[in-house]
Amino acid sequence: MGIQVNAQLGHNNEYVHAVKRISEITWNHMKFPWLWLKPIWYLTGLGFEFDKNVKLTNDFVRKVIQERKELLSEEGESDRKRKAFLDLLLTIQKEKKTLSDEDIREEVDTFMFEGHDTTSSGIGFTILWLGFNPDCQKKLHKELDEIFGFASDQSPTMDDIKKCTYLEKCIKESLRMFPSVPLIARRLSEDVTIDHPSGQKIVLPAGLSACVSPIAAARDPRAYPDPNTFNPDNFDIDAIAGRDPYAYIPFSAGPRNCIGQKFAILEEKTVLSTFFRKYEVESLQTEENLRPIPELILRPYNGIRIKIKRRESTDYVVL
Ligand code: HEM
Repeated sequence: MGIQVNAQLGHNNEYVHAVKRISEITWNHMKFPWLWLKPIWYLTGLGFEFDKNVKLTNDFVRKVIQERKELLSEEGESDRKRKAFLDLLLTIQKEKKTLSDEDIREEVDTFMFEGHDTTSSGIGFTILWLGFNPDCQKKLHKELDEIFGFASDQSPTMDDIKKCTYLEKCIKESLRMFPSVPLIARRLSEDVTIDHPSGQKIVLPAGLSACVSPIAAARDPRAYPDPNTFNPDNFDIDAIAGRDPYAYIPFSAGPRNCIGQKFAILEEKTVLSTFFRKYEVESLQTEENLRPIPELILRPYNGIRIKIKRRESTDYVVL
């Protein structure tokens, strides 16, 4: 968005806390049907807390938009080729007069909500899976050493990121094992007929709310020979070509799929290539006692328990 929230330095805590509570309360609302009754929703206090936090986040984003607008008009028309997303929206508003301030706020909210927890869940789980799989981690270190040199500090360029092909496979495999968005919901606009394994046809009537589970699709043994084992080779070109594309839908599919998927992979590759250049991780828990919690965004029940070690120069892969 072109602004610094500095959430990890403890700034704007109120906004960060409000976003967290909105997600938690929304999840409870989805889970417990009695909360759909307005009197119960408000009597439990959740309704009031939800409204308060929505107002807080809306006011925060409105303020950011206002400040950005003022800055842009002070600076004059920026001739920067690559504008931040918010600046793009403000430019469209100014030139085409099609977007109101509230339209812009809604777009900013969507991107902020969809774009932060999803990637951090993806990054966290990739680190965890590589902790469980030292052989894959070794392969990754080798790739990074070849591209960047041992424990290099240099920022990755787009070219470097493109070369991190094994890292990309690890990220995609981690999203297959634990997709950040555990549930995709749609209301059917027309009757849908599906085949049941018994040979019967099942009609799902229009108006029904249907949930699709990316994790169930991704653990289908018809698509993956050993579906419960972490194996980045599942993303070799040949393996992808021979597979039903709907067996891998962490970014959903169809016209309302994730608009940020390329950006998300780029972001994860940037963070993880920087991290794994210098560090190695060892998992302090076993795969068996890892319990991911399907909230709005999938997260580990008990955090990600790993030991982080600075890599020794003896680990360096000499070219
Ligand atoms: C690993 C990271 C990510 C995952 C797994 C992910 C997954 C998804 C999924 C499953 C949907 C569809 C939700 C639905 O249909 O109900 C979605 C939608 C969306 N995502 Fe992502 N996302 C990620 C990162 C991002 C990022 C970084 C951005 C923005 C920079 C973003 C922006 C969006 C937007 C705007 C939508 C709504 C698209 C629409 O409704 O047309 N996502 N994402």
